Amino acid sequence: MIAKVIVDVPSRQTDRPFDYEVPESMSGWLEVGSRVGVPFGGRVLQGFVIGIADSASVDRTRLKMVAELLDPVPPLLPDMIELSQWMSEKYCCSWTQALQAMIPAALKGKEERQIALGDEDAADQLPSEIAEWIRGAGGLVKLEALIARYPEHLRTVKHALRSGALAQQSSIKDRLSVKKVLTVFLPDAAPTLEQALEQVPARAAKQRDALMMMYERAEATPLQELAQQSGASSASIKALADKELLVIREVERDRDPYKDRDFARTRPLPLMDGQREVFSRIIEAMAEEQGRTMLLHGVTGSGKTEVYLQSIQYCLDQEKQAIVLVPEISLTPQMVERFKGRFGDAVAVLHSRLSSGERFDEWRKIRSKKAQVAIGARSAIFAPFERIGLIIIDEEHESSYKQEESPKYHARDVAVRRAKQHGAAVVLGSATPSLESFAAASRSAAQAAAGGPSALLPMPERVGGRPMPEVEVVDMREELRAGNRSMFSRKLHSALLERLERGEQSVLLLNRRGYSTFVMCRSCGHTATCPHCDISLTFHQKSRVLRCHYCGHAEGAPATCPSCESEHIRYFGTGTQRVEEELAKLYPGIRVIRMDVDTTSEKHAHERLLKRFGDREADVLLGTQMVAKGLDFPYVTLVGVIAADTSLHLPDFRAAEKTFQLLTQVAGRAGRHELEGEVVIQTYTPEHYAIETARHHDYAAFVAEELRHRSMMGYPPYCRLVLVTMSHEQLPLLASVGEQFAGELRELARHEGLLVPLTSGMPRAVEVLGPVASPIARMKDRYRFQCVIKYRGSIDASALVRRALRPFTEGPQQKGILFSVDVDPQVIL
Ligand SMILES: Nc1ncnc2c1ncn2[C@@H]1O[C@H](COP(=O)(O)OP(=O)(O)OP(=O)(O)O)[C@@H](O)[C@H]1O
Ligand SMILES: [Zn+2]
Ligand SMILES: [Zn+2]
Repeated sequence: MIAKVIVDVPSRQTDRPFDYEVPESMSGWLEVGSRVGVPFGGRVLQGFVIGIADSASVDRTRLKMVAELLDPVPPLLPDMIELSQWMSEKYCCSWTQALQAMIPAALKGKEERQIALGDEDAADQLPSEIAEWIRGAGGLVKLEALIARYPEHLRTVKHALRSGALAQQSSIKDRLSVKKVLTVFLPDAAPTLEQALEQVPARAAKQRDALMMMYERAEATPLQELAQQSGASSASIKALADKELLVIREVERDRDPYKDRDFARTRPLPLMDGQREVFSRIIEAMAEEQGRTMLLHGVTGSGKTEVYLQSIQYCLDQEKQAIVLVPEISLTPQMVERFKGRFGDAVAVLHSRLSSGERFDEWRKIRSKKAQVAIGARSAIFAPFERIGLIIIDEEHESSYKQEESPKYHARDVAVRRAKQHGAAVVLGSATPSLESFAAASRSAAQAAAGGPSALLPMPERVGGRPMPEVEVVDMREELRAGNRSMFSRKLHSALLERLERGEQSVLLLNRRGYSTFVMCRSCGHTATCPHCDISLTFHQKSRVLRCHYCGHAEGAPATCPSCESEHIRYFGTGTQRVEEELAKLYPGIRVIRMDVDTTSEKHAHERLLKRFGDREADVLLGTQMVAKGLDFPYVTLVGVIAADTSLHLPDFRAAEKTFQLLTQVAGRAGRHELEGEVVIQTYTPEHYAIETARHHDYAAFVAEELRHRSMMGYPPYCRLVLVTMSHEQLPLLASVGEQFAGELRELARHEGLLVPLTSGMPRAVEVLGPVASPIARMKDRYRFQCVIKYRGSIDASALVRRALRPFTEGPQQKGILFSVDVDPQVIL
């Protein structure tokens, strides 16, 4: 039996399957999707079996053997292997990278080298103390340990390794293993308590207590827990085990991050008309098993979650599994509670805030079929289910579904692909769908008019016919003219006061996108920039350190300007802190919960803060983007946006779209229950269409206007983009290779008759822009250039880019230039 293995080496030349012979002993266990250790270039590396064959493609006698089979159950399923190949093609990444993205970090095994005694003949070259020490350590020791212990024998050891007197053995070691806990049991044929107590001296009171406690419980108890509760030390419990009155064994234990939480069980609510309509369409799509994708466009508070829950129930009733993706940021306890409350232990939660051990255990629940619903951020799309019936992507417009490092995949596109493999239905849910999804769904709506199924599922009303909140836009320039220099307009000020008087709650959003935390000298205008990257350093208030977000460079915050020595140097802190101070000044005694990167860095901090707010321990929840999404608190009747425009003027073609989405989402937090809500948006550009349309909750009007701009400028959804960034320390070399690469691309496109302007009206067209310096022109001491490929129509742009790249990444023209390809980029930096 031959295994085709993708070996974990991130180089393009080795990015293909290699053949290995499978030893007899493994043949019954090894499957497509198995993780193995294989010899490769003198080492043992981790790899994945992507195929099994009877005959090898090369001379069989030269094949090496699979060295280790790493898991009894393969971590990946055959359909995922296929998916990973598709990903590597579509996103121009290596196959290894795609495979690595699919498994939990705990399974990213590392090579571990150990030293053993080698040839007997050569053994006499070795000082006998070393040989003895190795035997005493069970035959295997780490090289570092050996050298540390016998530094004087360094040369001998080196020599012995060459001559074979010492042998290296490599194996793959997982970064993390299953958690094992020492657990106490009663022995199988336990005597009665009285008989047992007779064997324990009366003065060993603690031992007696522990024993009595075990008899009372009559169930396995972790050693630590028993020690704590009985007051006996672990040593005295072990003494009981020595007398065979108790048994201590290691037991596998799941780290369940939610074990201390009770989730009140909820029942399905009777659906409202709008919900029922949408629900039945989702069920139809599931029953069809065609892998259909639908866009659920439901305004904030329209009850999308209840539709998800009931659709999942249907999916489970069909004995299929469901994946729910939510943005990391809204993976709040509230969200988790809604799913755990309905489906209990059938839910596995994959959350980046969990420790990698906890994540691993949640993942194992999925793989071992203990869980049927996986809820998590982006990477949960790779939940190893065997029969997926439904994939839900909540807040589908969120940019966090795109991974910004390689593989630069978009979870939405992976979901669509995975659903096709399983015949599952995909539901993309949002109050503010991305323009791409909306355009795609509208096209299908046009087909529906011709009799086909529509992919657009609208829920235009809030549950129970509740009104959308009243939105008021305040022009901050007017405020300034009227002599108000505070960051709160008069309107927001009085609205806040009212809430305080009535004992209701408010949410305040500081739009942090584009709100910089930089350092500037007010005398000479000097700003602190990174010495390795063309970017301002960010000021961290807590540690008073300036840090570069791209390369990690850090320096202490200077007290005087390094350029002109003036003392008028100003630190623009996180912004939320300033708002918090201002609130305390204006409203003495106000209770504020601040939620931003600083206050949520600790584990579960996010969760604790929201719980306190939900328990009405604060009047105001103040924060960045984090407060805009998914929250559902009945006493929130005011939402204030401190500065709506900060995100509007970024060099990003999605700036207007993101601003509109943010305003609409945050406005949606107000008045979701009995109490009516009010929203105040402060801005310097009230006339901008993103603000004007958000004010009227008018998604359609926003889309119409935004589509006009995109079409004029030639941006998605009118075309698609691929961004290729290249970098090198030497500018002239980079510039010339950049030109060659762009030339190669154009040549390839021209050859296929595709190199025509997008404005030409041809159904298939490719334009290559650049190379030009990237917006961040230098990073980690490397200069950066970029090419943007715009294309329209059914064109395999990734294949085009891969072909154009080949001579630069494999051939003699390589020259150390690093290329990075971003397919469907979210930002062009
Ligand atoms: N059929 C129903 N009957 C009664 N109440 C409902 C029903 N469906 C949903 N609700 C309630 O309406 C409120 C809003 O629903 P939900 O949070 O699901 O909205 P949503 O569309 O997900 O909103 P958002 O996009 O703002 O997160 C919730 O408190 C929910 O419990
Ligand atoms: Zn200065
Ligand atoms: Zn830097």
